[in-house]
Amino acid sequence: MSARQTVRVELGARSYDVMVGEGALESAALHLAGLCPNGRAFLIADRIALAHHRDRLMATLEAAQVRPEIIEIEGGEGAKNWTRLQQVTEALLEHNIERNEPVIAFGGGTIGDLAGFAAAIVKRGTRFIQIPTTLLAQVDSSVGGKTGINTAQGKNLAGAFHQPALVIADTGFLLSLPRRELAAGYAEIVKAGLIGDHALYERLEEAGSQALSLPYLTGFIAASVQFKADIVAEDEREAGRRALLNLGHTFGHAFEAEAVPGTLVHGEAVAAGMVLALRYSERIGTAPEGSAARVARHLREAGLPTGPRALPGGPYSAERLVERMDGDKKNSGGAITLILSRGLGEAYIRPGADRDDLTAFLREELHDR
Ligand SMILES: O=C(O)C(=O)C[C@@H](O)[C@H](O)[C@H](O)COP(=O)(O)O
Repeated sequence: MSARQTVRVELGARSYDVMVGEGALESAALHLAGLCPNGRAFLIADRIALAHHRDRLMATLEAAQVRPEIIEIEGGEGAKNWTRLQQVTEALLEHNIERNEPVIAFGGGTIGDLAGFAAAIVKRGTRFIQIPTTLLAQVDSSVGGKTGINTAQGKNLAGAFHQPALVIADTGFLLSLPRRELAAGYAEIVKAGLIGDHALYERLEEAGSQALSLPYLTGFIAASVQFKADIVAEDEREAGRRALLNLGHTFGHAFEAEAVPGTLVHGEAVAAGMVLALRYSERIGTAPEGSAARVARHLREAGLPTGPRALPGGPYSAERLVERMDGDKKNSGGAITLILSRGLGEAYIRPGADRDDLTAFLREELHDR
């Protein structure tokens, strides 16, 4: 397990590197210099992450001879709204950003989603760099170019595909993360194993609670990023296979949309969503009995909630959750599309879910167990 690894996302002329490991930030200075031809960059930074890591970040930008214009914002789902998008976009325009000058997202997934969306629309697209500081952002949201904000109707319902030119996933940033944030990010690593990498899933189980320690994490982050990079290279705009990366998200996004604001974090919703997807797969006979219980055990070991009744932000109603799922981006022909499982390491796309059965299932999961 090496300390630093680089994963390449192959997208022809828009290919880019994801640099993973401790010290990735410092080692990216030359690369950053090349992406800032005017010696200027626009740093959209999470206030707390910046307070923790300002010295390191500024030293690297200085080494790259890049002068940052800093736009500080509060991270969290509350950042992903129209008002913040307008503020950030107008701030970039007030600085008269040019298209080859990068917007740099520094923070968790919500900052990356917001900053990436602003970069996608300002002057119809400027260069974009991700420096994710949370596990969830390093392992998942900073890679693949999905950007966006939430709307009153639900999660991520306005956005654009806008690939970064570089992702710097420095695992040193993870040392300052609260345990809850770390666990939330871990859910997305488990997701990669469950979708299509059985060997990775088994390694995670073997590592047990050690999986969240830094020496293990670097390898697991790189493995999940590689898994995602291969899917994105094959299906950048989610015309098919990329939808598998949504395992746990159809349920998870519905919980997030219904939760009391500020109480539920994305990775927790995804963890519970994955267990539900497995349980539903067992119910309709595609996944072997016991799959959901096995995954729930592992997720619990990492400190994640796995049942909808234990999920913060409730109580939840089956009918309201299904209404939220009606608005999911994967749906077609007016029917809900789910990402389900044939067993650990084999997810599949199931269009046309039976709405009544889904409601009955959720009612049972929420009340009767
Ligand atoms: O990159 C993808 O594709 C994913 O679906 C990864 C998800 O883990 C991520 O949360 C993504 O932002 C969700 O996308 P959405 O299309 O369901 O909004």
